[in-house]
Amino acid sequence: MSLKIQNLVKIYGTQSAVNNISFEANQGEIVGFLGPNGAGKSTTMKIATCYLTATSGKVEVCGYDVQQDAMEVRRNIGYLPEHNPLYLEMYVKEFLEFVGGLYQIKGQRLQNRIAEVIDLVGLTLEQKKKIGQLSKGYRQRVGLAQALIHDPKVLILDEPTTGLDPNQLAEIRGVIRNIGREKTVVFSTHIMQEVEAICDRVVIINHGKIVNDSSLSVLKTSGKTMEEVFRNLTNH
Ligand SMILES: Nc1ncnc2c1ncn2[C@@H]1O[C@H](COP(=O)(O)OP(=O)(O)OP(=O)(O)O)[C@@H](O)[C@H]1O
Repeated sequence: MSLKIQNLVKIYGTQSAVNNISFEANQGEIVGFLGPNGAGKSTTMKIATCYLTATSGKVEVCGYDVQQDAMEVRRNIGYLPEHNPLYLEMYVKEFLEFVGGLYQIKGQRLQNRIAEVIDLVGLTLEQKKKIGQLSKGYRQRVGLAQALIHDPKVLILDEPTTGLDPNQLAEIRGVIRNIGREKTVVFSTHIMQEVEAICDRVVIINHGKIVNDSSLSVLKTSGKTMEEVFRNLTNH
């Protein structure tokens, strides 16, 4: 099991954000993690990537516990946060060298890996620019590249396609689909077409609780559109 979440609870002060959720994701699987605004998606993703600690419950990444083996978890997981924080003054390659260095990747190995991820995410034409000069779609690609630089087994993407034009959207979806062939990908989105286009499984969370965990093919047999399924499960 690449990602295993068991009875996860997160309470911020008096605000309950995640209320006893459990789900798993396996290698070669693309899991859409859906829910209305404020449902608890980003909170769950931040706990799985060691950016936040849980109030209770357990999260394992490739068998490593996020609380006890945070270093191993970080080696095995790549994360594109919702607002994709980047150093705008840095050049694309300079930034990827910096991130690779944080993972102790050095020398020729680092240069080779940077070339690979630039190719993988479709940054070849823009690779010589400063990040601040890039359009939103290309900044998202830099975010994806930094999440992939250490070749993690599990990839967590928080709304990776928000605000992209239809061309960029299609391309980034293609990149995610390719990555999902060999890695475990969990990504959040509010775009229901995207779920139908790339997910194998759909986990829906509402008010911090899981209200659906099933394969896309099973959901489709209901004869309802993804949008109808989503609204029926979360509109209360
Ligand atoms: N740092 C924080 N302090 C207090 N409450 C928080 C904090 N971060 C999130 N919350 C609250 O926790 C709940 C879950 O938020 P979260 O960001 O996980 O939702 P989300 O499903 O990712 O939403 P969106 O789709 O809008 O990104 C919300 O009610 C939010 O206001």
